Amino acid sequence: MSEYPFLKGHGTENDFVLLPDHDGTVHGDLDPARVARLCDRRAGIGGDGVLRVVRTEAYAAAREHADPREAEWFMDYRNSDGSLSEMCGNGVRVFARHLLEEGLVEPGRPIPVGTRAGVKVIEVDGDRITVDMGRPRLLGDTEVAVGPARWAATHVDMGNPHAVAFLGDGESLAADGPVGALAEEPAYDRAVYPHGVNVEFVQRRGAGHVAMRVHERGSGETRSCGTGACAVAVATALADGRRPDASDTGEAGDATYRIDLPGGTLEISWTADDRVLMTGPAVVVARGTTAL
Ligand SMILES: N[C@@H](CCC[C@H](N)C(=O)O)C(=O)O
Repeated sequence: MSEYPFLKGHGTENDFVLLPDHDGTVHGDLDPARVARLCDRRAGIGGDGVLRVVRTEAYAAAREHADPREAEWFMDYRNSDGSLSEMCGNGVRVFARHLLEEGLVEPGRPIPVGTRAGVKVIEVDGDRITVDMGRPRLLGDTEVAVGPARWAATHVDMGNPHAVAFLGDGESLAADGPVGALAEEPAYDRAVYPHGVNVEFVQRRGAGHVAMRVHERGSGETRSCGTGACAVAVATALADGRRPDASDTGEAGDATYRIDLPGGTLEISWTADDRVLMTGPAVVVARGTTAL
């Protein structure tokens, strides 16, 4: 293949290669091996995933998930191993930042973006970008393990699957604790997660404040995961008995958490009307061309 344009961006250091392909004529159905080459941190550009920027109208697979009249743009997301995921919370903020910087959407207006988990609406306020991630699905209890260490976990679906495990008192989140270096995928129940799972390890920091590390399906340990942070906020609210009450309206009924990740901080609110709002930064840091 000849040279084609790319950009590089990140949201709380969850980093992505963006591939503009507005009319779907450059990349077609992205080859998983090419995604892996682009994401390779030594021989490629490097990234936790790829965001292909394509018009919803121009991509048949996009039209299965989003109506082109509702969302002009579709985020065609791939993990760094080339696998597909339904949704990427940090990615969709980077995607919106790119659309805005390129003049592909109108400044000051909400930005609807099609994803395999439906249309997400994004609002940009300077450095802070808020995404309405929609309703979480609470799917019960499960278990995860790293070597001999096992934890109960909460199954939360944010469009993509998550298992949220709370560390016990005195258990450290650091690499020298029971979670370890996360160089390998944690063990999980394959009957519960037949398509794999993103696993979050959580430590309490104070009221409304937790820290987490994540092992992402298809990408390994990353420095941040937006959908993971949303799943963590929901699981923490449930554990705290703070499930938002639909009879409350407005912010008073919301459960809001500060989530610290290795790559930065996200603010997550589970609202009284059962939506999850994620707020955090997103930047585009480089652009170029590649023949990879
Ligand atoms: N980093 C992302 C999640 C990317 C997809 C995930 N690895 C999966 O396979 O579901 C985020 O910010 O949400």
